[in-house]
Amino acid sequence: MINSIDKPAIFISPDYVIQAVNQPYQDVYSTKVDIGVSRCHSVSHKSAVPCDQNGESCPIQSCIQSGRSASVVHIHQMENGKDICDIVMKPIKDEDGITIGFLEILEDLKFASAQSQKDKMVGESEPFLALLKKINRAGKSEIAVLLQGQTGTGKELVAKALHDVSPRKDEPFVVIECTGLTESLFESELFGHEKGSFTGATHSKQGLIELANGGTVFFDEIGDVPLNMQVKLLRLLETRTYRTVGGLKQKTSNFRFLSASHKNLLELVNKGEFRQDLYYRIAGFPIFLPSLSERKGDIALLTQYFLNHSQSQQKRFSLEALNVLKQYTYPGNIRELKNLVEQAALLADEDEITVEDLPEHILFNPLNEEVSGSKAKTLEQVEADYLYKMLNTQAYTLDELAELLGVSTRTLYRKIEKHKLSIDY
Ligand SMILES: Nc1ncnc2c1ncn2[C@@H]1O[C@H](COP(=O)(O)OP(=O)(O)OP(=O)(O)O)[C@@H](O)[C@H]1O
Repeated sequence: MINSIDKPAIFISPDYVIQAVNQPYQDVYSTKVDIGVSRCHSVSHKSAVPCDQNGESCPIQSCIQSGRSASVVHIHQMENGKDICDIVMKPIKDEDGITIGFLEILEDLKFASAQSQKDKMVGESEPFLALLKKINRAGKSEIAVLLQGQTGTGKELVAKALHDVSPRKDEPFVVIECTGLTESLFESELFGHEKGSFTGATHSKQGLIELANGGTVFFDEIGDVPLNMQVKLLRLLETRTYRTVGGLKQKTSNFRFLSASHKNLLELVNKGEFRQDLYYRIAGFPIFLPSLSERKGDIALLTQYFLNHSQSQQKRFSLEALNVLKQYTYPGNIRELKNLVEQAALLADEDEITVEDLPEHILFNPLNEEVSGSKAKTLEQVEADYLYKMLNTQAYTLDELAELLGVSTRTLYRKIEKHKLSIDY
């Protein structure tokens, strides 16, 4: 039976000993499996003890407790190094209903890595692994995924990963940036236009929806689509049909729909700024991306990754400098970390990047002050305090400050307005 499974699979007795293995499993692990002797944890984790004695959750234990299948995303030691696997464990019972063992089926998540591998989503923290499981499960279906998270948390990267794990992976992945689109631009960008349909339309133009036929469309910042255009978007999503601007014929496009917003769309629905029917159409599977502060365990690996793939590959952060990077709270999340790493690497004269090479503003971090103080603040208050201090240094123009924080100048303006801060320059 195990040989009919095309993914790596093993059958394990309750004492963790591998009793059967298929070829795909043997192909991905460097440790040879000795049937009736090797234990699952010694092959996949190179560990002498089961996962739950090593600070990780053990899906066998979850199966025993619930009597049902269990799943987990773990980092495994594969033939090519550390890979991330989505694991499903199924209890196997005899005719009397007694569990005689467990069938473990693995899927290597090729779009992600727990090592500094180019063009992959990297990380190893629990919130990151939980995110990968959602990507892997939702990606394979046709469900409309709504990605929500702060700026720079990797929403676009996740959208691409959702496309890459889907059956549409060899078809186009089309990104539609919704911020700043006027009604006429929205229609002609999305649906295309016929020659002569408006002043300046000297040629007919294919729309993005047509280009995405067979593939995936990703609407970035969907919360910025004005209300009157939301109706048209809803109609498109319900019928998958549209008309080009100035055209008479109805056209059809077969696309998978993904969207993202840094805004809380349900709040916009409650305020009447986003249509409720559209929200439920696009939020078939909502995914909330963790901020970098919620996945501090990934900062060292991400730092390494950004250095390795920069022009300063040979440089390394000193322990002290790395600690400063780990302490800082990142309003611009991963994008801000990437910028900081690249800037510090360029400033460092030696191969070791020290605290002196880091920008001053990250050395004085209001959250650090709060953590050592007695009274905790909300993240909103911390952001407001931090922006206030940064603006008061008057050391940067707004464009420079936005770049340092890893956000757009537009986002910085919005935050300044939100916190009612004044700009004196
Ligand atoms: N897990 C990760 N591993 C490596 N790089 C990452 C990861 N997550 C994000 N990045 C990088 O961080 C940067 C920001 O990511 P991305 O543009 O996807 O964020 P976003 O949430 O879409 O931002 P915004 O809301 O501002 O559009 C990109 O350079 C991206 O490649």
